[in-house]
Amino acid sequence: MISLHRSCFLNNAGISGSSSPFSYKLKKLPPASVKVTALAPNKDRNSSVLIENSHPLEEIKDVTSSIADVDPNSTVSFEEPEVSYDDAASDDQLVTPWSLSVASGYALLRDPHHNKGLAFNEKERDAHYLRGLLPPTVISQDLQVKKLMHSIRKYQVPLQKYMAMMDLQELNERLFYKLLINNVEELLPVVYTPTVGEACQKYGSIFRRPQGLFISLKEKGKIREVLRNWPQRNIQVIVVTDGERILGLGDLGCQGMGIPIGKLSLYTALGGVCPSACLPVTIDVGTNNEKLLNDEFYIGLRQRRATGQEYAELMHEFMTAVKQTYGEKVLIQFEDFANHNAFDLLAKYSTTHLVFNDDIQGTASVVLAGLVAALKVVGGTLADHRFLFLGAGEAGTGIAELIALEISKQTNMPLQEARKKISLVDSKGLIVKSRMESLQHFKKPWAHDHEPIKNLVDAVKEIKPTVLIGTSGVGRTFTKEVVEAMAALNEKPVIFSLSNPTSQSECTAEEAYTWSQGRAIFASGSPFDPVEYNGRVFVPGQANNAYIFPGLGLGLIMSGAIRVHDDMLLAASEALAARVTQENFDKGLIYPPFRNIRKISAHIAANVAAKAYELGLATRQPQPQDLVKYAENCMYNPAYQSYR
Ligand SMILES: O=C([O-])CC(=O)C(=O)O
Ligand SMILES: [Mg+2]
Repeated sequence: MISLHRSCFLNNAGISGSSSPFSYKLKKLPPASVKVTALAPNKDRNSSVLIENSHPLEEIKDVTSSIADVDPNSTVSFEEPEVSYDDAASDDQLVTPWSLSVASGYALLRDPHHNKGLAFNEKERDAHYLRGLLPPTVISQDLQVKKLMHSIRKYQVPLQKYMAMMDLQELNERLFYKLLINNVEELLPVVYTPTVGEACQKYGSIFRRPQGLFISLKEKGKIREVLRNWPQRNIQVIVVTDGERILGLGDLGCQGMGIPIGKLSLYTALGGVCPSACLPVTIDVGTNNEKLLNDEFYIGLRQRRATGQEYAELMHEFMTAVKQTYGEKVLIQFEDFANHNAFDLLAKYSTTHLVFNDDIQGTASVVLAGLVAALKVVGGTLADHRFLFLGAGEAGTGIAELIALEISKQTNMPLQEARKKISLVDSKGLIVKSRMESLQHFKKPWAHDHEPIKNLVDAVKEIKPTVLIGTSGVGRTFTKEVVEAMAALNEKPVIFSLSNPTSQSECTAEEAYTWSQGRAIFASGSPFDPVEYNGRVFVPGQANNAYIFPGLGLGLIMSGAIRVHDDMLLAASEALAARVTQENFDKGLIYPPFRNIRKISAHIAANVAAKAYELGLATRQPQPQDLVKYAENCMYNPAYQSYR
């Protein structure tokens, strides 16, 4: 028996006389009809009289879709009978008949989607069998937030804060999001970089309850069934990793799961995508991390990574199953794949699926926004600047390409010419024509005519960049000498140190400001505290893709987009740069503060959706008139719902 639990509230779904939560059962009748039984626990727990009827399958589908329409935040559960997947001819047979059930009483307090803890009011406690299961006091959600922030702040160790947040997510989802949204600047570093990096490294030892969907080589040939095991069916966004390049920390195998979970919690908190529509996935094809392979607490497959055809087949089965199960409008965000797979997967699936690689495209979009904003401080147009990168992987080449694209659009310069304004240094030195033969394909466009240069300092001195960007994944590579060379060349050197987490940052904020005598325009991937230098306080920007992907995703979802186009990344970038106010500039900021992120995301979503309509890639018709307002209205609100 496969049982998928999706709880829901049917009170607005056209079924009269009931109050929610209650349980709702559909039993199979021969042939194409089902028996519906509804239990109303607020009357008599054992009665099953509200609805008892035979419905054609079609009608049942209507009932369930109207539930989803009425309450997109609802979680509805289906229970399938013993249907063999092989026997089933069509998808319809696979998903029907269902049983929908909602927890009440003790189980309600343990259902994270509906639990409110002490915030259940007197009437709800009566109606839902909660009397005696809670202490007498009733408190507001705001007071719960206050109390939890108080206790989270007491933890000295960031990982303890992370674990407290994960426990809360599992206990009371709405409270988790309320906490995160109301305290975004304080809690972002807890649920996201840098702490999520440490959490992934120690995932096996801190593992308590599984979150997300694990798809390993053991599930080959059964991925559609695995997707069916997930309790939600109305999935709009999937973040998937294979754990091979988690942040700048390398191969963490199955323990990379912390990343899709973290990213998706930002989809909800920052971009307002409904949590029940988000699915975190880790594809486990093994790991080449010896330490993990020998770690008795490791949670993944204990084998070295599958590659080549075996890898490609598993990924293809996954991509196909996702489209078959959730349709073509589900957004699949690739996250933290190694370079050798990331580019290929994006190229392979971008013409058939709605896919987006956050490390290549999201990072590019956020950095371009920061550069456009920085130009207001340093002057000139993008085409007037020279860019040097340390690191020529996903982020480096992704950012470089988007900058070149924007320069080419702004000046009508051919893309090839625009690329010449950008140079990249990798672990072997400057990328130049004479290295062409041995270069990976994604580096080839950046092989310019130039003498080889072995190290970064010499490259800075020779190329004389105005902008230096670190995407190397290697910490402390912007040495004093490098920063001083940038400061000697430029009145206001732009220095972005993007590798994550903090330990991998190419330099710290303090180093950038100190070594440039306070002249650097600095941003980093992971957050740094403000720095005081010569009596002035400098607030570093956080050039993290978290500014972009939640809003971009919302824009794609709300327009019903079927493909991601580079122009949407430019549109997202433009919207973000436009949210930097004069007041922000006056404080030296080139990114707006994260505390305004939901507003920012709404503007990004609107710009992206507008572009989707313009390009004919949007399927939601008609186009809403005011896209910003529409985006705001679409956003998930974590305030508790009344159950009466
Ligand atoms: O997760 C982050 O903070 C940014 C990112 O995508 C990465 O570093 O891979
Ligand atoms: Mg990433």
